[in-house]
Amino acid sequence: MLTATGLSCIRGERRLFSGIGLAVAPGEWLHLQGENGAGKTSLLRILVGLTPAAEGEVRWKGESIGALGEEFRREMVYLGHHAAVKEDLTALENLQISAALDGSDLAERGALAALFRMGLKGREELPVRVLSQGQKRRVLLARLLARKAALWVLDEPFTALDVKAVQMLSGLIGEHVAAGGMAVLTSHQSMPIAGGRVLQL
Ligand SMILES: Nc1ncnc2c1ncn2[C@@H]1O[C@H](COP(=O)(O)OP(=O)(O)OP(=O)(O)O)[C@@H](O)[C@H]1O
Repeated sequence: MLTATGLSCIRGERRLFSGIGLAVAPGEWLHLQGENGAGKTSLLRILVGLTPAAEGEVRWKGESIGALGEEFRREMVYLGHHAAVKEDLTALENLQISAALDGSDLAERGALAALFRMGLKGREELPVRVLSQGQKRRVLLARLLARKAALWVLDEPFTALDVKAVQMLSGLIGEHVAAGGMAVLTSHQSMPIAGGRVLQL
C-alpha cells in the first residue's frame, strides 16, 4: 500500500500544494487531476522519491520510501511525462536496457512478448528514431508489461497514443488493478477503469 501524509511542495516562490494525503491499496488506482501547472507532475515525483517534499512523508507498505530506497524502486515503475527512449537503439534494446537500469534482468523472449503486446511486432529491431511518436510511447509503455511491478506511477500516459492504444492501455491498467496491482496516474481525460478514485489538486 502506498500512503502519503501532509505533503506540501514549494516551487520557486510558489507553494503549489500543502496538506495532501492519499492512500492507494492493492486493487485500487488514483486519478490525479488538476489544471496545467497545478502540481501533478511535482506530486508524482515526490511519490516516487525523485523530489523531496517540503513537508510530509510517503510510505510504501508502512515504511518510509527514503529508508526503503532500492527496495521501493524495484517494486514500482515510474513513467515520467518526459520519459524518453534512446533514439539510436532498437525498441528491443531500449526495453532491455531500461530493465537493466531498474535492476532486473529481462530475457529477450519476455521483452519481445511485451513489445508485441504493445503492437510493435515488426518494429522491434528498428532504431527507435525511425518510429512515430506514438510508437515511441508504446516502447516506453512496454516497460509496464516487462516488469512485474506492484505500483505503476504514470504521468500523462495517454499522450500521443491513438484511439486503439488508449483503449489497450486502459485495459492494461484495468487488468493490473484487478490483479491486485496499484496505480497513480495523471490524465486530462476520464477513464472507465474500475477501482479508481480522484484526487483533485
Ligand atoms: N524545478 C522547478 N523550479 C521552478 N518551478 C518549477 C519547477 N518545477 C515545476 N515548477 C513549476 O511548478 C508548477 C507545477 O508544475 P507541474 O509540472 O508539477 O504541474 P502539472 O500539474 O503537472 O502541469 P501540466 O498539467 O501542465 O503538466 C508550474 O508552474 C511549474 O512551472
